[in-house]
Amino acid sequence: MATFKAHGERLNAMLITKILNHQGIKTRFLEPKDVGLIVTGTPNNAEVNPETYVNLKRIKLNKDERIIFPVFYGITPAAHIATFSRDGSDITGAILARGFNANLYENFTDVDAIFYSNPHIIDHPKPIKKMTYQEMRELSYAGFSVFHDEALIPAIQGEIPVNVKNTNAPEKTGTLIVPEEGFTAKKTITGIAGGKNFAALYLRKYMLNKGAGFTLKLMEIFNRHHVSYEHMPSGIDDLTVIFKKDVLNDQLIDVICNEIQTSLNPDQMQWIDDYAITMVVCEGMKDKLTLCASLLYPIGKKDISIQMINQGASQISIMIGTRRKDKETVIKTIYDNFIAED
Ligand SMILES: Nc1ncnc2c1ncn2[C@@H]1O[C@H](COP(=O)(O)OP(=O)(O)O)[C@@H](O)[C@H]1O
Ligand SMILES: N[C@@H](CC(=O)OP(=O)(O)O)C(=O)O
Repeated sequence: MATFKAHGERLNAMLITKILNHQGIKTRFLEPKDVGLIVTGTPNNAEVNPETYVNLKRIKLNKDERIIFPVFYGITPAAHIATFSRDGSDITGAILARGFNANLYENFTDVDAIFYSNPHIIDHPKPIKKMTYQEMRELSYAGFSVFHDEALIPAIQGEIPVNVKNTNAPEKTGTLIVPEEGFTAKKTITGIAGGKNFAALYLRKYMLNKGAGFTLKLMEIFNRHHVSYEHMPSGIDDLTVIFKKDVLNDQLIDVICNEIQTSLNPDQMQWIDDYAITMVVCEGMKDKLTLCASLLYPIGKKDISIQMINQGASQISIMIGTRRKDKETVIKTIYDNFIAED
C-alpha cells in the first residue's frame, strides 16, 4: 500500500522534471533512494532516520540546475518504500530544508496564508502574518491541516524559518513561522484550532492523589495494547485520559475498560465517545492574567457545557474540551470576541 501511495507522488515529480527540462529549465529528478532519505517505523506512518541528514550533506547541488524531489515517502533500511502520515508532503520539504541547510523553507499550498481559524468554520478569517514554531505545532496538532505538525521538527532542529505561501498567488507574503527567541506576541490570540476526533476515559477513585501507582498501572494497560494517549488532566479523586479516536476501536475499548475494572477497581468509570478539543494558542499567554476567564465567559453565555480546561505545560495554549456538536460554536465565539475586533 505504501509503495502504491508513493507512486503517485513519484510519477508527478518525474512529469514536472520532464516539463521543466522541455521548457529549457535545467532540472534533475532525485528521489529518496538516490540521496539516502531513510525512514523507520510503520510503513504508512514512518519517521525520518537521523542518518538521512548525514546522507543529504553529501549531495552536491549545482547552482545552474533545479532539483525536483518526490514528497511523502522514504526508504527503509531494508530498501522498502514507507510513507509519512497523511498530508506528509510538508515533512519531506522540511527534511530537505534541514539536510541542505536552507535559509528558508517555502511551503506552497492553496490558500494565501495560515488564517486565525479554519476557513471552513470562519468565513474569510484574517491571515496570520508571523508566529512561532511552537504556536504552529500546537495549532496544526489541533486541526490546522494546512501545515503538518510533524513537519516543524526538522525546521526547528535546523532553525530554518518556514514561509507558508499560496501556489496560485506567490507574490503574497503568506505566513512566516519563526523560532521563539526574539519573538514578541503582538496579538491577544495567535490562532484557534479544533479537532473532533477525540474520545475520553473518565476515572474516579477516592484518594487517588494519596495512592501511589494508580497511573502507572493504567499506563501499563495502555502500553500492553499499544495505545498512546494525548492528554491526562487530573484532580484529587479523578482523572480523564484523552485519546485520538483512530488509535482505538470498540473491541479494544471493551478489553481496556475490563482490564481497568479488574486491576484498578475505580469508583466510577465512564467512556466518553463524543469529545472535541478546541485549542487557543498564543505566545506570552502566561502574562495575560485574565485571558482564561474572558475566553470562557462568552462560551458559558452560549449554554455550552465545558468538559475540561487545560492550560498546556508550555503555557502557550489553552485546551477546551466540549461535546463535538459545540466545537464550531466555541471557535466562532472566541473568534468574534478576540480576533474579529483585534
Ligand atoms: N487555519 C487555517 N489556515 C489556512 N488553511 C486552513 C486552516 N485550517 C484548515 N485549512 C485548510 O487547509 C487547506 C490546505 O491544506 P492541504 O490541502 O493539506 O495543503 P497541501 O496539500 O498544500 O499541503 C486549505 O485549503 C484550508 O481549507
Ligand atoms: N499525497 C499524500 C501526501 C501529501 O501531503 O500530498 P498533498 O501535499 O497533495 O496534500 C497525501 O495526500 O497524504
